[in-house]
Amino acid sequence: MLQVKNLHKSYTVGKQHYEVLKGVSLSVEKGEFVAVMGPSGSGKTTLLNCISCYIPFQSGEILLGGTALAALDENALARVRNTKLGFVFQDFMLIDGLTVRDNIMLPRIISGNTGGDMEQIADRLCELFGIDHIKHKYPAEISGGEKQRTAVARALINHPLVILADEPTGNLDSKSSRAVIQSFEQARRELGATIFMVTHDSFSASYCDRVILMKDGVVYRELRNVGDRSAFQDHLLAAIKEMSRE
Ligand SMILES: Nc1ncnc2c1ncn2[C@@H]1O[C@H](COP(=O)(O)OP(=O)(O)OP(=O)(O)O)[C@@H](O)[C@H]1O
Repeated sequence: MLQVKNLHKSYTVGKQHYEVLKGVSLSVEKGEFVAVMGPSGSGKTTLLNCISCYIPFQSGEILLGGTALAALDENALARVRNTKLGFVFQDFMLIDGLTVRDNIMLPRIISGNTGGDMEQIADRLCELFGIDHIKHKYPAEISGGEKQRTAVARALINHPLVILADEPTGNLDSKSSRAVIQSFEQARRELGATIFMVTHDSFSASYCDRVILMKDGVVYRELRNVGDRSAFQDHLLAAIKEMSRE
């Protein structure tokens, strides 16, 4: 569903070039829930921004559902962003003046796809994520966990190929974090969603099928979850500790 091949990205500040991604290769299968972890500055957000079509990259390839992003012009990239990707951000990014239900429908409205089933799908997502009772409220009237579950529903309304989540539990307490991660699990299980998440939180990452560890702009190691969440979290913490010693 998502393939990144030998991706290089550098930033230019004044006359200096800083190489941030130094040949990143990874792939995410349909229906997989994958996390990226790594120290601050290792290039996680830069990688996510390249996949999100927000920033250009120098070389390498990103294939989304078989389409090479580098070959697309600005208009085509904007279409990919609106129709093929779903986004969940650390600070929710909900529109204050819209209700929960209207926030969820917004990507459909933006992409001009306001066909007959839009409202039913929004209502179904509200039920699925336990936010049906607050769907007529405004963001200021709901909790952080409810805001993020609204954002997960919004990310799914267009049936995206991949949901990209940047620190989705970064502003939440552990109970709300758990509810949000369970929303992702549910989206994967019941809707076949594919999720690619950047996180610093080993608890959230321990719910994933696979965790990719990044260090200094390259993939350092990948770890696969074989079933026991708590054992996987311990395994992750040990691998992160080992990575920081090297
Ligand atoms: N627009 C930019 N211009 C110049 N340098 C940048 C820019 N954005 C990021 N960087 C640099 O690129 C490096 C990687 O940044 P990035 O945000 O991708 O790391 P990260 O792994 O997501 O870090 P964190 O965990 O702290 O969010 C950092 O050294 C950062 O200072």
